[in-house]
Amino acid sequence: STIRQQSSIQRIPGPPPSSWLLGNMLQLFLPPYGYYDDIWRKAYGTVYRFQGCFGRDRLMVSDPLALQHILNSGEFEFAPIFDTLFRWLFGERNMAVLKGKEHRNLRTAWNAAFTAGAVRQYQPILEKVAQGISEKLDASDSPAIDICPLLSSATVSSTTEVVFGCAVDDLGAEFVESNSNIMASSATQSSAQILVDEFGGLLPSWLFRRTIYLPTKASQALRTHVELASREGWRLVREKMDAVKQGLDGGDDVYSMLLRPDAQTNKSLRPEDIVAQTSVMMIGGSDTTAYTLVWALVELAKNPELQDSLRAEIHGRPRTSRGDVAYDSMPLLNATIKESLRIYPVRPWTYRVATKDTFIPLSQSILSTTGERLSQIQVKKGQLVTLGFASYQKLESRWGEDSGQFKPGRWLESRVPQSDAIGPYANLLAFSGGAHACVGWRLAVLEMQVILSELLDKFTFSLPVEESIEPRYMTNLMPTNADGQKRAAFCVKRVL
Ligand code: HEM
Repeated sequence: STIRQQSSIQRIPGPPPSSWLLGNMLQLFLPPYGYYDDIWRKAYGTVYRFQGCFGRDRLMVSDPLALQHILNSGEFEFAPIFDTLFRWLFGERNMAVLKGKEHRNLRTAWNAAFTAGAVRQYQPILEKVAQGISEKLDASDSPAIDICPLLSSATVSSTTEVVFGCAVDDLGAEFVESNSNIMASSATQSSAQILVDEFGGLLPSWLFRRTIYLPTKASQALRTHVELASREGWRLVREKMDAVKQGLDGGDDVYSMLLRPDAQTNKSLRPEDIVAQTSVMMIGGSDTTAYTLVWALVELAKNPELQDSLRAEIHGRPRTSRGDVAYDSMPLLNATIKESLRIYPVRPWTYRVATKDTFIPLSQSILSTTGERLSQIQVKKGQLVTLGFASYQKLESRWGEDSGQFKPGRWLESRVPQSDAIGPYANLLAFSGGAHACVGWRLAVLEMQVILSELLDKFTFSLPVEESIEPRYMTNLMPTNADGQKRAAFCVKRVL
């Protein structure tokens, strides 16, 4: 009975820790990206135990049923590390940290602004932003162009135009600069930071959150950023509320739609609830979308035949009855985007914590270290669980023996899971799943469709011989050069 009372975590096989202080954390999270996660998944299966700092047991989960349960059952919430980081980056009342009814109300309103129909209206705006990237590429005569800054500024523009209804230049320069500084400084990963995160997670959450008031430069920058986001957010919202009062047409952007007096969904939504999303909107959708695009371009540059086939599909330009480009009717384009999200999920891992003693069901039973078959895992309240989105997206049992390779063809040949709906898009978990799944996924997909079509229509992409582009886990999956610096250099030529 002692054994039964024990959490079954201790009896789950996994790698030995490399040190007491840091457990397996450095192996998992420092370069090369995904190396140990792949090895351990193959050795120990879709659930394995590994050690966090200070000898704390953690679970890595890539079993589809287990992931579905953790994301949807309501028995798990964001682990303190991310909960606190998100409060610092985006403010106390952003949707990623709200819970229960408050979160549901906000998401209902927001989801209504991101339906397939609503997002389709933004196509012309996004096409204009995409043409801006081409103009910059045309203006450059460098033999190797770093595409990262061009894509990041395009995705920031897309967000401000679509969500706030204004150009980036219409936002306060201070806020825009603070935004890019914050994005750069939150994208790190080092042994010191892993220790600080873990140590913070051991503090009571109210105390951990208050460490932002420590007199360090970094916490000062975060506090200023949240203040600037609130100031800009209020300015935008007030302008739109004034327009409504004067009977003017407020515009089609997300904020205007949410503030429209006849909006079906905004009954319980207050202006301050909208303002509080300004930082998460700016940051949530920019590097994520930009990096996924970089990875698609990297793979297309490595495979010129694939690039040519996709270009031919793009030059065929299917149109809707209204004359718009019908991106959803371009099979290879969509397969390429899905494959990029599958192999390079910008958020390869996320963390949850059990809010009560419970069980996690498994789609395939595992053998415990004491020789029992486990079809579910008993966890105690407070157990930290790492959701291995990257690992799930590489499961041989789901995606085939060649699951580690970038092959868009698998989507066209229907060699992918068809039925069970895990995650909002294509049974992938790159956008997470459940109540806190990415609110902007449809916008992200359209942005990627539009930008890839624009760029491949006009340019060919190849990799310079003297440079490489490697994925590096920096909280996001960042493209880096051999020195570990953010950079994705391509030789770009006009299509003749
Ligand atoms: C390829 C692009 C994108 C990827 C891969 C991505 C990925 C994700 C993931 C994995 C989460 C869940 C976070 C977690 O569980 O740790 C998330 C949440 C979120 N994303 Fe995205 N995202 C993308 C684009 C966007 C865009 C374009 C927007 C905004 C317009 C956006 C806004 C958000 C917001 C606000 C949340 C929090 C939702 C909530 O907690 O209710 N994302 N995203």
